[in-house]
Amino acid sequence: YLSTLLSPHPRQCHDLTLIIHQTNAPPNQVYEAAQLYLPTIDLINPSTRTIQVSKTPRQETVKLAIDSGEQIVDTFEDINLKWLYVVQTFPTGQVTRRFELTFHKKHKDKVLTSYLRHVVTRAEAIKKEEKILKLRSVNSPSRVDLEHPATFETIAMEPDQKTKIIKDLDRFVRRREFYKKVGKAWKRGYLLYGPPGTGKSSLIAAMANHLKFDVYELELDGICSDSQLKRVLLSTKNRSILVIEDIDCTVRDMQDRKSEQPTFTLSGLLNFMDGLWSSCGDERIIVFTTNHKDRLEPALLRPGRMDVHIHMSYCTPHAFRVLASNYLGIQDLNHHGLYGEITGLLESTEVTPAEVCEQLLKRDDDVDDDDADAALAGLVNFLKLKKLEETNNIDKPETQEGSQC
Ligand SMILES: Nc1ncnc2c1ncn2[C@@H]1O[C@H](COP(=O)(O)OP(=O)(O)OP(=O)(O)O)[C@@H](O)[C@H]1O
Repeated sequence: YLSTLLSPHPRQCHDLTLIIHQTNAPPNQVYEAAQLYLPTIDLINPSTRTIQVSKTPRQETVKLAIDSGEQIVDTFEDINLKWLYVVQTFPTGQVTRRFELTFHKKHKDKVLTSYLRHVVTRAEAIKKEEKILKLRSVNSPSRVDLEHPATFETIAMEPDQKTKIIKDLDRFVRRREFYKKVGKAWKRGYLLYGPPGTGKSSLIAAMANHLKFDVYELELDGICSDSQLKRVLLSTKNRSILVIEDIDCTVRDMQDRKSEQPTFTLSGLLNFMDGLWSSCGDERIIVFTTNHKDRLEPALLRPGRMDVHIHMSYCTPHAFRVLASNYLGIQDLNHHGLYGEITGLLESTEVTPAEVCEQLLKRDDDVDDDDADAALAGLVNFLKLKKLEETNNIDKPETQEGSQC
């Protein structure tokens, strides 16, 4: 993908120009690396006339990019390098894009090896950081892991518990002055614990929708150093929820890696985050999730770190009412012939809301009364089978205990 030829633009005769075309299948990795790398160097020089500017609702600051026909200058060791971006539209409508990289011929070997490797490595680091921090925006519901964005109305849990969480969130956002007065970082930590499929991710989406906060998922696996962590955390914005999932697995992973990285522990990481946010973060919510609260060190559970502990339980009759309303449009279950039986089975069986949803989804989208009845009858059969399995102690790991990391 990389060819050397004489540029059509006037250059010194001792110059050499590399033409780096954009290709799609397969993509030209040098072109893609240049796209990520160039915005990290100074895009504006005395000869710059135009520059591309963009900002999505999620981005805190505007992003700058090189514009067609513009040239920017980079230096690497003792070499001056000029990058020109060229977009060409042909009469057929076809559009081609390329970078032209010009430098003194005497640096050919160094540029083709060290400099291009530097560009690609830097681009890979940028990509990795983007992956470490996955942004799920309340503005783009499709990226929230739900068919329709969860809200507190659609979350199936005990009404009291739901009211307490909403009150706690509302109190938190009202207390800017309080946090300032007592000299504490304006942040609150929540621990969501319970078996897989009880709605931990759905609750995070509901919290984000309620507060209109963005959600960042932090993948600790990819973090190798404090400076990398700092860069990643500083790229998150205020009024956001930072999610660290499966915290018990994370602790174990970190312990496994301890010999390689003796200074990087989970409590070290959390202290580091506290320090960072007490100096520059506002209105931050941190949510930790775990399937096994009992595996966490007591030090991690203390208030100030995990202020509110929320137990996400197996499906209760109250929770089932919400799901029946969401999925089948049934508002009043009291008079339904199967309600008593379903209640009894839910109280005596460990079944997750996710499993109940799956049963209720087995019917057509256009639910009429017969379909709703059939869905409830299907659920009763499912619950009976489950109860029988539990009684016979039949192991069903994927529906009960879930992944053991
Ligand atoms: N309490 C709930 N209220 C409403 N829907 C729920 C609830 N629990 C589970 N669901 C449904 O089941 C699906 C899976 O649940 P979810 O991913 O939120 O569970 P989880 O506890 O985060 O599981 P995991 O620990 O495996 O990530 C959701 O998309 C949602 O449709």
